[in-house]
Amino acid sequence: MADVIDGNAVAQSIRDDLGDAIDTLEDERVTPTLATVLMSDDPASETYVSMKQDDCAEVGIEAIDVEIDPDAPADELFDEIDRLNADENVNGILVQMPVPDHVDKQAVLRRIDPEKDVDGFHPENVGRLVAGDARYKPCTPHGIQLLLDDAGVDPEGKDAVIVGRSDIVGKPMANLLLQKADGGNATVTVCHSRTDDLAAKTRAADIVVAAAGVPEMIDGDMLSEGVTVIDVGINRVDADTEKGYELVGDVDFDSATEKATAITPVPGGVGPMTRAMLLYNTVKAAGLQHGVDVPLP
Ligand SMILES: Nc1nc2c(c(=O)[nH]1)N[C@@H](CN(C=O)c1ccc(C(=O)N[C@@H](CCC(=O)O)C(=O)O)cc1)CN2
Repeated sequence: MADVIDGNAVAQSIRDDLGDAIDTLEDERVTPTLATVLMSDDPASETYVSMKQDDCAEVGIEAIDVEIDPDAPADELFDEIDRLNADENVNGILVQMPVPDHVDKQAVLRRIDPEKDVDGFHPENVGRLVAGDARYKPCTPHGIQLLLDDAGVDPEGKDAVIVGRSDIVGKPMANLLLQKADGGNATVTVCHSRTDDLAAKTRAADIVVAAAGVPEMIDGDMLSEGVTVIDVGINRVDADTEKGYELVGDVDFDSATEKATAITPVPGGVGPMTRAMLLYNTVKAAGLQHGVDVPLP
């Protein structure tokens, strides 16, 4: 039976540990400030943004909540980004993804000042990550590195298989696990919808990161004994509950726990870490922009 990695607990310890860094900034009269921009009426996106706002309040980060009608012209979003870029009080800007289809996502990412891009999605920050000189590690993969560390799993020399090649998770995760640095040095395979015989790849893995967005697509038959399973999927499936749905991951938890040594649950695994690392990047951004050497956890 697998150990269940408690993402809520690790995320809480990161929020607690950010206190010293935030105090150091406050001593210099800097209140770290994050602007979240939501251009969507997707209920999941609304939930994530509201949780991010609550997290900011908990640790003492000022949160600015910008909402744009999803039917508004793209220029409304670009104008808002320009305004936030120019606002010296704003240290971090996060545009919640996905944006509506009529908005060019790449243009949005390029528009954000790379020094305020606390998602780490601007091409300049992606380039720095690939070069091994990350300014802001993207939140989900960074959080996964810390979960692996907390579980005592060192990727060095291990075979890591990532299922999903998204810009938010799959691609940056592959880079971080590959890098010649702590939390890296793995041999990495990135699988996707065109991969032949996915099960053969996942069975050969010591670490599986499931980030395909397909409910319970990876089950115990696709895993080897002793594997570490990181489930990034957060899928709302219809269920007879108060909310009318339940959250399930990309991994079939019950059968996977029979094989894994350690596994993240959904909810309460990777999701809280995504939010915690956003706070981390915002505090880091405030320090960099004000020349304050902050003691990051
Ligand atoms: N600009 C960005 N957009 C998106 C990102 C991102 O990193 N930056 N990632 C994903 C989703 N995401 C962040 O916004 C996210 C997903 C899940 C959670 C979370 O805390 N999940 C909870 C359950 C929440 C619930 O009840 O629904 C959990 O897993 O325990 C936070 C953030 C897409 N967009």
